[in-house]
Amino acid sequence: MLQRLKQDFHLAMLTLVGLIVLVCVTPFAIYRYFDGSYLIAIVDGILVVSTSSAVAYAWYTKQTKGAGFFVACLFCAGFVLVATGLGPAGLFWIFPFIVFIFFLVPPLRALLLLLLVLVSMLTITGFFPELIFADRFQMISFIVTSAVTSFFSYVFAYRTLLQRRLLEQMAAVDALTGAANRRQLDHALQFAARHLPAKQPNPAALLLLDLDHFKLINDTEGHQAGDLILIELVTLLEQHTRPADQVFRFGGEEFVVLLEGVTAEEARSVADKLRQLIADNLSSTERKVTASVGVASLLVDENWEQWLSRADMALYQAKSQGRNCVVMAAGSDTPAAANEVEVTVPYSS
Ligand SMILES: Nc1nc2c(ncn2[C@@H]2O[C@H](COP(=O)(O)OP(=O)(O)OP(=O)(O)O)[C@@H](O)[C@H]2O)c(=O)[nH]1
Repeated sequence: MLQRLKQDFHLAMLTLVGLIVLVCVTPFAIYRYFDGSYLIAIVDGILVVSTSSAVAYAWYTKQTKGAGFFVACLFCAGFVLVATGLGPAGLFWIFPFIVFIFFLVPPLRALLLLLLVLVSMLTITGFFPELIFADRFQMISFIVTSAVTSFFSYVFAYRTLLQRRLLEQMAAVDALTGAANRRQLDHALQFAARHLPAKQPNPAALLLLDLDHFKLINDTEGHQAGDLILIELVTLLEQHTRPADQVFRFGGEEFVVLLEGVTAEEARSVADKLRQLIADNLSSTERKVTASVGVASLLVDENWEQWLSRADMALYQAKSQGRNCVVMAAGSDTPAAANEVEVTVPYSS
């Protein structure tokens, strides 16, 4: 549970707002009921029950955005009703309400909802001049203070959104090559191993690709030359795979290409196409660059670590067999039967 709250910002915010509403609004609902303000008590009660239901819905379905928007709209309607029922005494609720809204929906949407609230209140005031505001001065003070609070909340929420997006990108992408990073790879392999076998007979294959004698380029031509090769390699891999295929930097000069819905034979053919493309197109100023590839199709009942480890063993064999070749991991030809026959397909350089 804590793990989900840590990973899902929207769910954490929605839960927080739900808890605050439960703890802060419930006593008011009870007080209003005994005070005889039945309309306000009902509005408060609806707010508590609906917010709690929306939080439960978000936990159950993982649809946090829809639930957040629902709660935000509910708050808007609730606030207008509270202000109408309580008059000037209810106006102070606008300030926590403004902050809540920015926690629940994206900044621009929150600003538009707040504008809608303000327009609704002014329209009601047009018809019933003393229902919400005591006098014109109070109305102007309310408009100015709530507009200033909304504006600064918007700026803060927008800045936070940009920073969160940047952090998410930094946590997911390799800074040098722009490929998805090791963290993303672990998630993608876990997901594939857990969910794809139930969906299709040939769930997925991974190609573990390692540049040959890469250290030589670094040592003789410098680290920058090596960096350029890595960047070009990722471009090449991304250009020559399907949009649905994913390219990850595993670490150093090792990369993974994850192919969904392919047979072992198709995976082997993609691996050899990529190996050939690298040999034909990638070079530093002094030497041609080649790569060795280990290929493993996901087997039934195999976890992602075992899958990756088979690809790693196949890559190790490709290196031992002279490099610039593709080796199929044990069992990869029979993903449904998990048979342990090893098939190796070396290519000469
Ligand atoms: N330029 C550059 N080099 C890197 C980066 N990450 C790892 N390396 C280098 O990659 C090299 C890997 O060397 P080795 O593990 O010996 O592998 P290799 O020379 O490719 O030899 P084989 O894999 O056995 O063919 C090391 O020199 C690392 O410094 C990087 O981001 N940029």
